[in-house]
Amino acid sequence: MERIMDHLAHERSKAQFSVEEMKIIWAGSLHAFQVSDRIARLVASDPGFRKDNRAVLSRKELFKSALRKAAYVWKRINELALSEEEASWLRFYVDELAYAYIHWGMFVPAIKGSATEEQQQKWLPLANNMQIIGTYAQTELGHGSNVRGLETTATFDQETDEFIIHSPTLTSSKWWPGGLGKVATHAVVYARLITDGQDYGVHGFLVQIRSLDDHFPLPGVTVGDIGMKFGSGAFNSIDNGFLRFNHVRIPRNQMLMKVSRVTRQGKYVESNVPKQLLYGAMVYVRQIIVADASIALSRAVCIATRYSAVRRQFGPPHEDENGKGVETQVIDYKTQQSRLFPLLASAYAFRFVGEWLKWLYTDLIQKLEANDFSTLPEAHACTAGLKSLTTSAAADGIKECWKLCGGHGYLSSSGLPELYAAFVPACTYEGDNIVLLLQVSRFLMKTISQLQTGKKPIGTTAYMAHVEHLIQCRCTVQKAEDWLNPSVILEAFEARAIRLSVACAENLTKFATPLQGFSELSPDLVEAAVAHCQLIVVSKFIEKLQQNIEGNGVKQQLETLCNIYCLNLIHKHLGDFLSTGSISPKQASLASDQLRSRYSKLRSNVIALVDAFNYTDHFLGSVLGRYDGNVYPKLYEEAWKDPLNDSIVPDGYHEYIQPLLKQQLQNARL
Ligand SMILES: CC/C=C\C/C=C\C/C=C\C/C=C\C/C=C\C/C=C\CCC(=O)SCCNC(=O)CCNC(=O)[C@H](O)C(C)(C)COP(=O)(O)OP(=O)(O)OC[C@H]1O[C@@H](n2cnc3c(N)ncnc32)[C@H](O)[C@@H]1OP(=O)(O)O
Ligand SMILES: Cc1cc2nc3c(=O)[nH]c(=O)nc-3n(C[C@H](O)[C@H](O)[C@H](O)COP(=O)(O)OP(=O)(O)OC[C@H]3O[C@@H](n4cnc5c(N)ncnc54)[C@H](O)[C@@H]3O)c2cc1C
Repeated sequence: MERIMDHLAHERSKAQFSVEEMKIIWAGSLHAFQVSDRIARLVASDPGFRKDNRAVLSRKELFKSALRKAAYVWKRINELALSEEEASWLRFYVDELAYAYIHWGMFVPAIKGSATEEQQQKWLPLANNMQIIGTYAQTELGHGSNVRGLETTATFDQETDEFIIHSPTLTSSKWWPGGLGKVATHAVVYARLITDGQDYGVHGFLVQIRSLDDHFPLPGVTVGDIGMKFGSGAFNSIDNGFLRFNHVRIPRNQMLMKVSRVTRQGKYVESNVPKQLLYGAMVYVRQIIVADASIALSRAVCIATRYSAVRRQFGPPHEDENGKGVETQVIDYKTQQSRLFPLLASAYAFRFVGEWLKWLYTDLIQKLEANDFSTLPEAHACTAGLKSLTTSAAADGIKECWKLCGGHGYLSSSGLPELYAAFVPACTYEGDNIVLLLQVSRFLMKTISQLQTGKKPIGTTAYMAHVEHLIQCRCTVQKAEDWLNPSVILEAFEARAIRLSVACAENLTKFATPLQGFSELSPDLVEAAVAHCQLIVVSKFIEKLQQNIEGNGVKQQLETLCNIYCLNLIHKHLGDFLSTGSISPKQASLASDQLRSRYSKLRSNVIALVDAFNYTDHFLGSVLGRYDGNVYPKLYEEAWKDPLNDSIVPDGYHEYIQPLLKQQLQNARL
């Protein structure tokens, strides 16, 4: 036991940089680090937030436990008079999916984004004080991605000055909204607005669905839970629900009227605000999900890295620091490094691109407030594309981390199966990842077509202004070290991205209609969108390194991580880089050489690099990822805690095992 604990201490002593300074870089600022650290410890030390029994709870127990925690969170927020920032950290570290995620994450933002000032003054205080609990009811049984295809209707009745909300078909039943099944009292419902016999398309409406007195559904409302979801624990603590309306009436002023409104006379009036602002809550949540992807991936990487340093398999026997013969740490296998270190680099890359995206979103909101809508298309493309890229990579990465831990990774107590089950739906919710990439490609094709009109591309598409150069430039790498030059890397990624996009744009012209072209070429368009989004991540990582980064050795580690992130992408997408002529086969081989050498450079720092995430053992929820590395005794201890080990002879023995054994024995004797 002693020796295992020593392993991680020895690993930590090898670090070539200041972990404390890296913690601040990871958190984003000294202030963010201090607040999150304080709240993480507060949660970890409070038995009310225990979560180590989730895997063995039944659905009903799990759901009730999530309700209890959500109520306790609210109590602690008020008792401690936490600020909004502290309260968010508290919800985050409690790490239990419940209705509060949708209430704070979607219901409140939808009201802020789509309601008029007057409507906000009425509804926000109620929501902020939890006098009402809200959900975001957009998706239906028949349509999720195709929002324009939603079927729920909101028909204006001029006589009573009300909207009649109705579910005309089974497929129009709302399906999936979190917190809807058993908890929410109110919902922002997306429905087709019909007035004067005309259908004006999908709009948002604030609808009360349950009584605030006895919690029963209001007349005309049918509501329930949609059933168990993938994995034990994970999303089963939350009541994703269904909802049907039978001519439910709401006052006219409960239509969210920032984008457009209906007058007392039933006239539909558009404002000067673009209709896409109706989708504003989705843009908001997509940028949060990018930050969430870096957190989910970094959790998995932290577990897999620490365990890989503890775990030993095969020889040649090495001598440990006490001169004893020991097997090889699995982290020293090059195959383990080539699977794990790019994931560590990706966690950092996603962290920084998430930070930038938050800035982009804040900037968008400031502009929108000043009636400047010019950056909305880019913000939509960036949030959609980066949400897609980072969640797909993080979900795959978590699964890889589980395999990197061998058999023990499959144990619930490793924390990895539940982390995977809880994160993988991020590839679907808030927009299916492929559908979102197609939105990015649409934006890219539009940008390319506008180049011919002389319109200057801005922001993340600014590189397209250099299309002539990027289409014909040749990569200058001659030796492996040349791949450490950020401008060489950047140009290779820009060349690959623009060449894929331009090829799509050219091929699109060969079809009878753009619609036909988009449909036939959609796999190529998705690849072009991925290349563009990877370029954004690469360029934001490089930009981060150009900032003033303090702390002993911190910048050097980040440079190595950045190199690994970029070179591994080249390695994985070699087909793209070679087929577009962005690099040559010889340069690809030099990139692989350089990548291998970066792994060796990073090796002694990896434990410290995952320590810099500053995750408590409570938050990690993993025996394999424990800070002290004391894995085996704790695994043994956890095994004993399983309910099956409550009795020596299992339930069912007398009914099913004993008679069987007896019968077989008798048969044998006959
Ligand atoms: C402490 C806790 C607090 C908070 C936590 C908050 C959140 C959770 C964060 C982390 C996760 C942790 C736990 C998760 C828990 C729960 C899950 C959370 C949320 C899930 C909720 C949902 O899933 S809600 C439902 C989401 N649904 C979708 O995303 C549907 C996807 N489909 C669409 O978006 C659209 O239909 C479409 C874009 C695919 C197509 O739309 P449409 O046909 O109308 O459009 P067009 O293609 O014709 O485009 C018209 C033009 O509009 C542009 N456009 C489209 N969308 C937008 C937009 N959003 N913004 C701006 N512009 C947009 C489009 O590009 C077109 O432009 P053109 O110039 O080309 O004409
Ligand atoms: C855990 C979870 C929580 C959720 N929470 C909420 C919530 O709170 N509120 C809410 O309103 N919704 C919620 N949703 C619903 C979610 O937003 C939708 O599931 C999501 O938008 C995808 O839509 P869909 O299910 O209709 O998939 P579909 O669109 O049916 O996708 C099925 C397949 O078709 C493909 N496809 C679809 N359209 C195209 C296209 N145009 N081109 C190419 N391929 C296409 C997709 O790539 C996918 O492979 C939640 C979903 C989950 C899983």
